[in-house]
Amino acid sequence: MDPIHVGRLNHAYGDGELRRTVLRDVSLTVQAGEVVLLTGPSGSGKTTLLTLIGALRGVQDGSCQVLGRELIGAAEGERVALRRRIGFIFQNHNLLGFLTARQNVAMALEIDPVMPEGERMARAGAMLAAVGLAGHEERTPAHLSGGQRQRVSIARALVAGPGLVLADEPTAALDRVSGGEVAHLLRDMAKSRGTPILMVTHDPRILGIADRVVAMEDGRAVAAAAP
Ligand SMILES: Nc1ncnc2c1ncn2[C@@H]1O[C@H](COP(=O)(O)OP(=O)(O)OP(=O)(O)O)[C@@H](O)[C@H]1O
Repeated sequence: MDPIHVGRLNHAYGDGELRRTVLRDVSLTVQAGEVVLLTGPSGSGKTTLLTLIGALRGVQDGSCQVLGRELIGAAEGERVALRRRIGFIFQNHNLLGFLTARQNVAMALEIDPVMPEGERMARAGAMLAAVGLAGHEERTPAHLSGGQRQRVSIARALVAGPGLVLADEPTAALDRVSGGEVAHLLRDMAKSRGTPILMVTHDPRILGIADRVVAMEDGRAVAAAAP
């Protein structure tokens, strides 16, 4: 079973005269271990597609199968359960400012009610070392650079062993060098674990990390090309 299998998906915002279709007949498959980038102009529907696949928004029409679950008609409880199996990475990192890097990463392990606190902290520390942040575990986000904060986000997204990583413009706020480093790190970490990635990006500098690039235009997935 492919981790993502989207078939003839349509999506609209608003009602009546304000109704606006933003996804039209989108089909997309992401296979096990694949890194797929989603590109396209602003407003073409990339983030909407990512939030539907991430079970952050209800599916209206078509089929959206993620990690073996069909999301059309899924109850909120099922969507919550699915979200726990997905690692999310966002442009602005979404780390909690009053927690240390270690605590931010360890939070992603709270979904396991029987894991002792000490083990959560130890696993978070090991994951931070794996993303090159050994020695920075006790810093809060304000005391890390933008690239380091995104490394913490990567550690947080991967620490619980998700079946899938969804990333929305993870390098947009970074300069060229740290953006490239973060993109390659994410690819390498996911590849070594066999975790598929679907990443929305405007950043032409990181297209090289993709196994496949899907372009969106006006709500349609118009092309699938090798980078
Ligand atoms: N919650 C919402 N309510 C109404 N319209 C929305 C909502 N979210 C997005 N839209 C509209 O849907 C269209 C697609 O938005 P979406 O964010 O999916 O595009 P995008 O390709 O990710 O754009 P960007 O690259 O600028 O983030 C846009 O025209 C946007 O204004």
